[in-house]
Amino acid sequence: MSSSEPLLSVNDLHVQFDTDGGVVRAVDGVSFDVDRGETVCVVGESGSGKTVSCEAITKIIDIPPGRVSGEVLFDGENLVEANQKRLEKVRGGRIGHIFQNPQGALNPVYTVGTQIIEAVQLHRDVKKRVARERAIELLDRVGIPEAASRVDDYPHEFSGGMRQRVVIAMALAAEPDLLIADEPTTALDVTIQAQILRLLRDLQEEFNMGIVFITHDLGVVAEIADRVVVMYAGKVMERGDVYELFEDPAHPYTQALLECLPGRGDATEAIGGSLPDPTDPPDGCRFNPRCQYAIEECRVGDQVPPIGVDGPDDDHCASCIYYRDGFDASTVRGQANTMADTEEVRSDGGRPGGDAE
Ligand SMILES: Nc1ncnc2c1ncn2[C@@H]1O[C@H](COP(=O)(O)OP(=O)(O)OP(=O)(O)O)[C@@H](O)[C@H]1O
Ligand code: NI
Repeated sequence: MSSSEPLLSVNDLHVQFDTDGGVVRAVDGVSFDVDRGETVCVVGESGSGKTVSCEAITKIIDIPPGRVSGEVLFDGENLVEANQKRLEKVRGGRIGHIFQNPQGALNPVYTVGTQIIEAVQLHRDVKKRVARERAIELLDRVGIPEAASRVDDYPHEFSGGMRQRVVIAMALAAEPDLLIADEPTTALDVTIQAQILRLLRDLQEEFNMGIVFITHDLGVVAEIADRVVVMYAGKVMERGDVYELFEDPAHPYTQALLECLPGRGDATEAIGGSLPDPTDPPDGCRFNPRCQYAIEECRVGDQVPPIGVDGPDDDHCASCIYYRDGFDASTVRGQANTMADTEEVRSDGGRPGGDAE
């Protein structure tokens, strides 16, 4: 594999669930890449398909009722086609996962040491004594004080923040090339959250890991992302470098999301309306019923595929018809300036994300 290939390349990924209420199209043609040493943040409102997209990478999805199609190239191997045995080897091996709730990741009846040792031995043929040394090293590395004695403690003997560090140590036990972190700091208080983010960044540098980081906190995105994928109703609305995306959000949905930034308000409230029914999404752009710029062309056919914002070769892409030839992108792009003005007003005491009537 040439090193210029991305570490992970997700192409036209689909995940559907057969339910009594119909077919839920949780992930509906999602594409994005992750390079080594890079952090890609996946953002979007609750229910937009962030978790399912990332679970589909190593297929930790119940099949049935789920169905996965498309392509997930990990170091050149299509994991969508991989068998169960192969996937089990990849999970917790070259691809580590950290979930929102650290409780679920740790077994309460075993010491954290036992669990990390097991994770180490699963992927490395080493004696228990060596694996135990490695477990202590890892606990120390993630910032657990007195790791040599804490290794024999049970999960409940750790605070929430310390437990999440243990989970990170476990995810790192096999020195993964890719770490998938699904809202790993949401349950933690702000100070601990900042420490964990710093820790992940340090570890990333040390191991040259690619990280997929799911969050709906744009403050976190600004802090850790190199690139951002904005999801809405199972589709990618916008993708790009974090700086460009914050400075010059191209899709009206991203613009609306960013308007919630200063107060970190609930996007669903601030934007008005709600996510479409996942069993019966609207035609055209999934966001059109809530979009102030929506025209007739936005309400028909399928979501337009990502279009380079500043020309066909631009990595900054938006799935918005206004970026098509023959449409006037300035109609939607003017919004960025208006937003800067709004934010100035807000910092003078306005109510960010307040109820719009
Ligand atoms: N096992 C399942 N069966 C049916 N529908 C499911 C299943 N798992 C997820 N879904 C649906 O898929 C859609 C996407 O869910 P997902 O958990 O990926 O959203 P999310 O963006 O991660 O949201 P949150 O921010 O709340 O974590 C939702 O409509 C959800 O109800
Ligand atoms: Ni989620």
